[in-house]
Amino acid sequence: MDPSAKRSRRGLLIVLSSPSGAGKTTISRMLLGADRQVSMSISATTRPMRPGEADNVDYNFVDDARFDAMIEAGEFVEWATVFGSRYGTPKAPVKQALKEGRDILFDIDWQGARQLEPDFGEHLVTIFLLPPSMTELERRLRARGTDSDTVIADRMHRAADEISHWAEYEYVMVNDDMDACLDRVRSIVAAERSKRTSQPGLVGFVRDLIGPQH
Ligand SMILES: Nc1ncnc2c1ncn2[C@@H]1O[C@H](COP(=O)(O)OP(=O)(O)OP(=O)(O)O)[C@@H](O)[C@H]1O
Ligand SMILES: Nc1nc2c(ncn2[C@@H]2O[C@H](COP(=O)(O)O)[C@@H](O)[C@H]2O)c(=O)[nH]1
Repeated sequence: MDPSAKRSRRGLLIVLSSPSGAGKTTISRMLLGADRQVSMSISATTRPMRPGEADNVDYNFVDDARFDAMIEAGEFVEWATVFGSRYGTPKAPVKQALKEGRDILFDIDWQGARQLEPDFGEHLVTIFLLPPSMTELERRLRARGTDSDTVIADRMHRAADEISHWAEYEYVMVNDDMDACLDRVRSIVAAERSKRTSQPGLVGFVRDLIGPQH
């Protein structure tokens, strides 16, 4: 048997959701820095670019006409309207990653997580981050310094509704400490990779190990 075959595995689609400002982007960046096996899904969005963001790095920033065309062409595995703008996950990188047995991280909302379930359920790992308190959530949105008072008020207004979907997720944690939160996310990813169902290559390896008669 090719020794690398035992390492071949099923790629994970790791979904991180939370109310706006609870820390998804922060934890995602930390995970990407710590785990080279994970790459980020870059969504398309019609929302305006924030200061400090870059096109095709944070998002693929598109106008409404282009977003419509992408829907029409079937380019998304899921899309949703969030805070009045549209966001969608491109299909091609997801298909490619799964073909190659690589993991992808998604910073998407509960609507997106729901849409991925029917087609990709066996690959999905869903994680919801809760803020320590609503006061702290608002403090983080303000401290980020990227959104106007109106945008922050709108996001706070919708936070309770976002949080109400927490029980649709497999894993839930309070992001009160970034490092502790990252550790927990990494533990989840490690455990998911160790699942027998995530390692189809082990079937042949074990057959070689103990013989086909067992
Ligand atoms: N555990 C934490 N303790 C203190 N501050 C935090 C923590 N996690 C994240 N932050 C800070 O909170 C702010 C919001 O975090 P971040 O942008 O990651 O949130 P988000 O969930 O991705 O929001 P959005 O959905 O709007 O993109 C940032 O300034 C970040 O540095
Ligand atoms: N269903 C999807 N939700 C997405 C996607 N990309 C981002 N998001 C979610 O939108 C809000 C707002 O994000 P922000 O960057 O404007 O603060 C947040 O909850 C993201 O998780 C997507 O492709 N699909």
